[in-house]
Amino acid sequence: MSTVDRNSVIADEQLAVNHIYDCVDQDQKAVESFRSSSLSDCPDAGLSPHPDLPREYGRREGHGGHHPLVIARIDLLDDPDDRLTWYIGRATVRDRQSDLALVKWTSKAATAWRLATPDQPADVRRQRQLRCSGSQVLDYSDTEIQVINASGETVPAPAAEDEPDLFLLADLDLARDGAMRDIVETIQRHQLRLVADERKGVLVIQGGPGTGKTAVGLHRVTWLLDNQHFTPEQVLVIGPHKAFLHYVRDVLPRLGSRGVATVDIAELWPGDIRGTDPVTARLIKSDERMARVLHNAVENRVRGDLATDETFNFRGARVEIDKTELVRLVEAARGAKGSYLIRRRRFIDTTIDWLMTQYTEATRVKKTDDGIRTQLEKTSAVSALFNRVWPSVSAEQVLRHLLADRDSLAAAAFGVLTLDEQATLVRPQARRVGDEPWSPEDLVCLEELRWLLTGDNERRYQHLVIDEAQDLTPMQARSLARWCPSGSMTILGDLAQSTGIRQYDVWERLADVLAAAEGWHIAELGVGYRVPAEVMKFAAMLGTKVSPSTAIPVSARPSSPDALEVVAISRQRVIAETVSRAQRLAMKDNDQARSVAVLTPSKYEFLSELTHRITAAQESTLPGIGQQITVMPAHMAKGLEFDHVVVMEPHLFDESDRMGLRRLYVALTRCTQSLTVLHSSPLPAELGGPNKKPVVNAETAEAAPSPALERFGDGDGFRAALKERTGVDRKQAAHARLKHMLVAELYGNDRVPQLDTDFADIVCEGEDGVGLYLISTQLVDTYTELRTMAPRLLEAAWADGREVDRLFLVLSRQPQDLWAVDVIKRLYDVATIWKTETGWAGLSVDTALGQ
Ligand SMILES: Nc1ncnc2c1ncn2[C@@H]1O[C@H](COP(=O)(O)OP(=O)(O)OP(=O)(O)O)[C@@H](O)[C@H]1O
Repeated sequence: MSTVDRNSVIADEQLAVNHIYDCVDQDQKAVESFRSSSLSDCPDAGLSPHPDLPREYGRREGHGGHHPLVIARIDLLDDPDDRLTWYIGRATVRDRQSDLALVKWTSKAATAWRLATPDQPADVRRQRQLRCSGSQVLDYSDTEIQVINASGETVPAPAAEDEPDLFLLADLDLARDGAMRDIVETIQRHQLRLVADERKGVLVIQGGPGTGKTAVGLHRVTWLLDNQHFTPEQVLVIGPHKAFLHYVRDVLPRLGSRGVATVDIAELWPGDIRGTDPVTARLIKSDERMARVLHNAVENRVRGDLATDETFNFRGARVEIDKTELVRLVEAARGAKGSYLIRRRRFIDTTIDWLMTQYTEATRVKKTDDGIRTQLEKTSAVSALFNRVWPSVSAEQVLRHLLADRDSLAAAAFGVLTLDEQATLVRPQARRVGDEPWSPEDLVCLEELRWLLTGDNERRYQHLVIDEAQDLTPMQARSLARWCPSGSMTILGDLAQSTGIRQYDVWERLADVLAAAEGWHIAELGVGYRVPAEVMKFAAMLGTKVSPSTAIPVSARPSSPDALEVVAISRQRVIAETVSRAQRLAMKDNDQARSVAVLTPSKYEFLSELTHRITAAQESTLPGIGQQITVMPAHMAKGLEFDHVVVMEPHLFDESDRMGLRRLYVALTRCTQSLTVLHSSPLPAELGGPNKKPVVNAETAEAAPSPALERFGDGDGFRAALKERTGVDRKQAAHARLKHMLVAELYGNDRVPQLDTDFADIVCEGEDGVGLYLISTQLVDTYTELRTMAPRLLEAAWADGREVDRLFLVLSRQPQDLWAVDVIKRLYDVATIWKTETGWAGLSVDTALGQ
């Protein structure tokens, strides 16, 4: 299209956008005139014509800056309302006739239109993305969905060239000022699909660094609220730390969603943290087995063995209850439903009933009232009996006693914890309950105990959004599941960035605990919008090492040679060099206020010196630079992003444990523009340092030839060779990753797959028979390659020996010769499935996933 044509399209769009702003202005004026004509104390509530529209979006240029209200235009082929052109934006706007001038992006119609593709066109002819600065239309970009061919038929538009989305790239390149922005204008189809996912239960969104998990989670909140799934008070958003909440605090209000609580995970469990536990104790206290120990500890407080024959003098009468009867009442209450204190009440009530019968028989009093019952219960000997046999206790008392008393712990942990684990938990008792040095793990145990004792949940929500959820412990997950009995949750995380005390290789351990009756399902985001390609490549091997089952994102950003600098430096010069480089980066793009962060190892001994020197340098040489240089330990940067990042001393990130390496991975993946790595000792092997053990290059290793399979003395020899070949394939990290993703799907669909049998990667039995799966991460693109792979499944089925009903070849991406998939099915009865950006596709994919 010529420039003239483009300009005239822009001019037409400008008229349409002007009309929408006119409608907003009219509404605004109407409200203002109503206000001025009403009593001065007239409440404002409900008066705003666009309560979901933050002021900055509804204003015209000159007043409201560059925030656009209108973001897209959709042309339909057919519409029941007889209107073929619609505009989508950040709010619902109506004209004088009350017709829709602008459809909010969260409406079901707008979502369906934006999700339309030539394959699933939903009546959409063309999607036009508008690029506006406030109310001024700057540019547009069209995606044809359906076209009319020469014979006048409507047909899917031919696949567009895979061109980069220029609006998206421009957006990604904007400076980061320390606050997250919304992505309404440039949200990608695969992200919007998850935002608008209406399946019930837990939605787990796994994605590598910068794939937009947080953005998707927050937009999903607005989408769910706008579509009346929940009210703001029913939703809780949980983040990893305060800096993160600060970072995302503007997003929901800007999206028009107010009143949703956001909370730092550390503050979820009430109580003062006065102590910390050694790692070994933390691991046990946060493990799900601890729930059983606590349950036993509570139940063990009931002491039927302390029951004896009892005689009381009450109002001049002698009432008795013998031991056998007392034990019977204890056991009846023990076996009843309800929490400890509810059953205690039942025990007391049934015992009082028994004693009252004695009393009425002894005194011949016919009528007894509640007053007499209460009097009897409060009689000191009677209440002493109750407190001895079924004491009233608090959560704090139970935990304090459990952790200090070896015998009680041994009784509660019998068959659950080993003797060593029990010994790890024991600690001296503080003088008073109020002085106990509760650790963060203790606070979660206390909440579990409160629930066991009272049966009450402190909080109740209809939907939870949990960011950085990979760091949850199983005990925390239990607690959250209780707070959200509907089991409706959005779980955002990346297993490779897990830096919590508990590390998971697959999501099911956590998801199973969080989910309720509706279960859970998992989706993956595979495109990275933050980290430049060079930096992602540099961090990739480390990411694969710390979490073989997760995929490294493909960067949406174009390559830039300046994006990565790795500098070896003497130890004495590290701090001075860091300060000077951070300063240079802060001044680099002096037209834009770029953010800079210096990320250090967690226990960096020079942290305060470094912070001090950077502050001093900023004050003396950067007075005009608005953007501060942030210095922080890497784990505090979780979920955050900065334009330029300097990572110091990777070798100090404790290579010996996976947590140190995961923290390093988090640190390396925070930048949008450039990463500088300064090191005074050799880098870890995963970052190109000297190999401490041989590093397997995933790509080359995957292409390694399989052992020859030509000549075998007998079937057993053939089986042995097949087994060896299957074992060799499994050594690839990419292989494990693909397998875990598929296994997560199967678990999510209530299947219990058998992994790594001698000849297959997965064997899964369901009502529809037995499926055998072989995974290949080699390049299987052509018909010939598919034909080479398919017989392997037949061999595996033969060697396995059991009745197999279905054979699945699992690939990491769609084969190029797509047509051949069908031929392979006919020839070998092998169905080929493959991983896509957002899920799985292929022949009989539903059956393969156990759906
Ligand atoms: N469709 C999009 N358009 C524009 N920017 C996007 C888009 N998707 C993500 N981004 C941007 O990419 C950056 C990373 O997004 P986000 O923080 O949500 O990723 P994440 O997956 O939560 O990352 P991490 O796991 O590292 O915390 C943010 O600046 C976000 O605004």
